[in-house]
Amino acid sequence: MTWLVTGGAGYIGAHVVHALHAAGERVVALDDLSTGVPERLADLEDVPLVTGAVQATSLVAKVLREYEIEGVVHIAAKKQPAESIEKPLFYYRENVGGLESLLRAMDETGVDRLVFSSSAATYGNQDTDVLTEDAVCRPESPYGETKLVGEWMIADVARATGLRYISLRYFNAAGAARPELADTGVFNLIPMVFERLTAEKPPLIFGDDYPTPDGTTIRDYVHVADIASAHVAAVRHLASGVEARHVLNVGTGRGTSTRQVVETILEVTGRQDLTPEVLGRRPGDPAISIASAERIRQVLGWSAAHDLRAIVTSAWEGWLYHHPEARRVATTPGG
Ligand SMILES: O=c1ccn([C@@H]2O[C@H](COP(=O)(O)OP(=O)(O)O[C@H]3O[C@H](CO)[C@H](O)[C@H](O)[C@H]3O)[C@@H](O)[C@H]2O)c(=O)[nH]1
Repeated sequence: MTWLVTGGAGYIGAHVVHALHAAGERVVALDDLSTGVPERLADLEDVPLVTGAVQATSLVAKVLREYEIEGVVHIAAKKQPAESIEKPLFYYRENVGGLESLLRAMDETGVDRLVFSSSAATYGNQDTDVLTEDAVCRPESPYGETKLVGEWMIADVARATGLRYISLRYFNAAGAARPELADTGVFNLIPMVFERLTAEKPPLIFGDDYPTPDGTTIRDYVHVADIASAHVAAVRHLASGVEARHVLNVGTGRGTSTRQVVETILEVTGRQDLTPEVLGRRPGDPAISIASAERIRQVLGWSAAHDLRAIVTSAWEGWLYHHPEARRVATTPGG
């Protein structure tokens, strides 16, 4: 089977393309290169990279036909909650409009298998700490809303057409399988702390008065290499021909506090001389967000293999690759 990976030149997309390729799958990547970087796929000579947007329905249909694609892994999307509050229509156009276009192209060409990148942002603030897929979702941002609408759109299409799908709700993706594949955006805790260290400033912690053991927020950090292996498992499951209509969390089932992440970063970079600066809470941040990892274990037999230290070490190697000037601030370059 040949799989199309949309957003294949992005941070998560490129990890998925490499993992599928290493697992022996035939892969075609599609990316509009708005944030994707073609070099991430440069060493994969037998993986064509088509430059184009998922909104271009006829282009996508042509790619599906020409490469005899039998399944799609749809990762192309905008993913910054804060930006989505400023630009809701942009997020609806990119994430909801993009998916609608892709589903139309798939319907036209008879492609009936889909893995969809959803997010823990669909949950929003919940009363429980460990989130199961049956929770009633209350997204806090247009970004989370577009991911939830995407899940609904896919479920509706599946009811009408028999589409087989697995929607994967990623928790906090971080780390890199190889430095070249690292996230180049600075929108999440780990790269934001690296940016502070590079500027010779102490890390910031947004709030230490949450109802948690150390007062800081708790998240479920999952190594992007594990997220990629979850896609390999999802693709194999869909390829086996079984009926599949699943929404699955992709997380470790373990929570780590912001303070613990910051301390691990200071250890890995050898900067334990620095004291994090505590600011007020960032609006909209839930206190605790931890995946229940039960359902994905049962359905796909998948569980995460990497711990927080592996995440932070690999993320730091990626940061140094993209920001060589940061070497001067670390006492243990490379961790
Ligand atoms: O310099 C910083 C940066 C972040 N934080 C805190 O660290 C925690 C994690 O923040 P991130 O921005 O890394 O991640 P979020 O949990 O806020 O959101 C991420 O995970 C969500 C799913 O859980 C969504 O997928 C979302 O798109 C993605 O950015 C938050 O409490 C945040 O306030 C700090 O204390 N200091």
